Amino acid sequence: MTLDLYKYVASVPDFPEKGVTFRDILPLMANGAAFKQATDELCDYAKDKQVDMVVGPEARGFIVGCPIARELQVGFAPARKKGKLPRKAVSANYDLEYGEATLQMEADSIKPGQRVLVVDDLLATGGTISATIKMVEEMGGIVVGCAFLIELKDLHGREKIKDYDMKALMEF
Ligand SMILES: O=P(O)(O)OC[C@H]1O[C@H](OP(=O)(O)OP(=O)(O)O)[C@H](O)[C@@H]1O
Ligand SMILES: Nc1ncnc2[nH]cnc12
Repeated sequence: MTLDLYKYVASVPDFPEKGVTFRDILPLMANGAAFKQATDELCDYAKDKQVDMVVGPEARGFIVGCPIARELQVGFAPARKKGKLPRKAVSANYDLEYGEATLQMEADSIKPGQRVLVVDDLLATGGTISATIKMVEEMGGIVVGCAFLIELKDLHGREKIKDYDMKALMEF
């Protein structure tokens, strides 16, 4: 049976003072069948891309990226919020829908020439995914696709990654 994934994504107007509608994957993750279906659908998208590594940004990108890496039987490299990685790291600054931040990856977490699938729960302004892509490419990785559960169309994040193949399961 195919589930309607939209019905699991609650719309909570969490930051009305900033005009932001918060789209949360928690209700989807809380349902085992829906979470499996969502990650399976993103694996289907990736399965012919000869992916070597999955990369996801902290924190919700870990939740979505790890089951995909496991299913594809490849490794997962995290893009962490600044200050968490003791070893040599690459960094990228970015603007968020509500703030700014820095992401870091271990400098040898992607090997030159590796084919990388970048995964996150949600594409909003595209700042997070662009910063993640920048680090992957700095290490010599080849971004073969970007996979999301949710795309917030009004924020035009897609334009920031127009040079890359992408898939979002749900649009709002
Ligand atoms: O396209 P953007 O405008 O960059 O926004 C999307 C990002 O924002 C959220 O993460 P957040 O920074 O809130 O961190 P979290 O995953 O730790 O909650 C979300 O999980 C995406 O990573
Ligand atoms: N509108 C939004 N809802 C959920 N997560 C987000 N991250 C950035 N913008 C967001």
